[in-house]
Amino acid sequence: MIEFKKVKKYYERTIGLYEVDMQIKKGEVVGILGENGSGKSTMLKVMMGLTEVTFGEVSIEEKKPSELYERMAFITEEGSYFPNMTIGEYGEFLSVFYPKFDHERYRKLTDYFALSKLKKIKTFSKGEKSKVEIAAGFAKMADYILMDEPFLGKDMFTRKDFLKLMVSSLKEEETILISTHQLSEIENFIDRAVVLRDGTIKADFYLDDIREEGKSLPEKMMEILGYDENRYKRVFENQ
Ligand SMILES: Nc1ncnc2c1ncn2[C@@H]1O[C@H](COP(=O)(O)OP(=O)(O)OP(=O)(O)O)[C@@H](O)[C@H]1O
Repeated sequence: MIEFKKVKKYYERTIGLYEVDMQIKKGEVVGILGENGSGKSTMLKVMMGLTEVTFGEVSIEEKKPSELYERMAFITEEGSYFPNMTIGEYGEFLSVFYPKFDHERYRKLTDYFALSKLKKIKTFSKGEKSKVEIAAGFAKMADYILMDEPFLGKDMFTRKDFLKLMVSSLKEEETILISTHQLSEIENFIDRAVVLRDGTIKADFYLDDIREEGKSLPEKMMEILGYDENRYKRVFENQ
């Protein structure tokens, strides 16, 4: 289980997270949703132990996130690959740090994404680099897979392929957290949605429950967050 207890994260005077209490059970697939700047990336980074919390506590299986790093994978646009390596060299490198690293799976995934074996990662396009991250993330055979905007900058076919890949290659034991703005795309993939606003949890619900209410995820998000149609007018037309 992942547990947040009264977590606050400040970046100097900016609030990243504020009083977050949350529990995520093993095997859950959770969408971390919310507008720009609402705290989604901060939540994932804190969970990975990549940044310290200011107050409160984050634990995974009652341990500090940093103690479980080899059982966790973080797939992010920022990338953690080494630019001067080829994908083969990167796979070798990762297998030293991740004991369960599955070379066969990595090869299949990089083939699936048609990534060059010869080129250095630094020469790949943005989308290709992010495919390297996905292949590496899924080959780590991690129990906790955290993805920060995995659809960003990907073409329509890649987004479809990526979803298929997630659905088909996961064992259902993994706990998955995925931050995204692509609501329709993940609607049928996630079990639960945690919606952030200004660093706090504004809503936390199961998708089965909203289906029972006859609502789609975008509709539910609109209801939770609202959309101020007059904001544009207020800012630009009343000057
Ligand atoms: N390194 C940092 N230094 C200062 N402020 C930061 C830093 N990282 C994030 N913040 C601030 O913390 C708040 C939450 O940012 P975060 O990146 O977690 O949001 P997000 O929900 O992932 O946004 P987006 O959808 O735009 O990616 C924002 O106000 C942001 O400006």
